[in-house]
Amino acid sequence: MTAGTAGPAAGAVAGAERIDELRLSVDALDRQIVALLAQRTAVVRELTTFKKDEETVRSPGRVAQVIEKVRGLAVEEGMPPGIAERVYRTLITELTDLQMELLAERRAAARPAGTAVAPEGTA
Ligand SMILES: O=C(O)C(=O)C[C@]1(C(=O)O)C=C[C@H](O)C=C1
Repeated sequence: MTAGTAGPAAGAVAGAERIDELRLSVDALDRQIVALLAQRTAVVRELTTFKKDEETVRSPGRVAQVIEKVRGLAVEEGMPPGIAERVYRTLITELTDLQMELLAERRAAARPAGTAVAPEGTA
């Protein structure tokens, strides 16, 4: 085959080029997604400053609402809703852990000096 003639090898090159192009699109989208996740995390951090107990941090009713909402949005946007649900469940679990840490830090800072809480099982 003469150089430049389209054949199976040319198809493989075109395929590899397209993969590179599409990976650039994925990279650009990841930049936007992480920027949005950082914004969302900042909002949740602020929200946490108004929470006073573990029950409000966990808010199972709100979690159910968010999951239903993102499943619906996924369907509207043409992606499998189960993927959106699992991504959000992971995100919310991580943000709940973060909120529990922030709550514990705030409580520790509010306690008078020398009144540290005894570790579980030692009281
Ligand atoms: O809505 C809240 O209260 C949040 O803390 C935000 C958020 C979420 O990431 O959507 C996180 C943890 C749960 O408490 C519920 C929802």
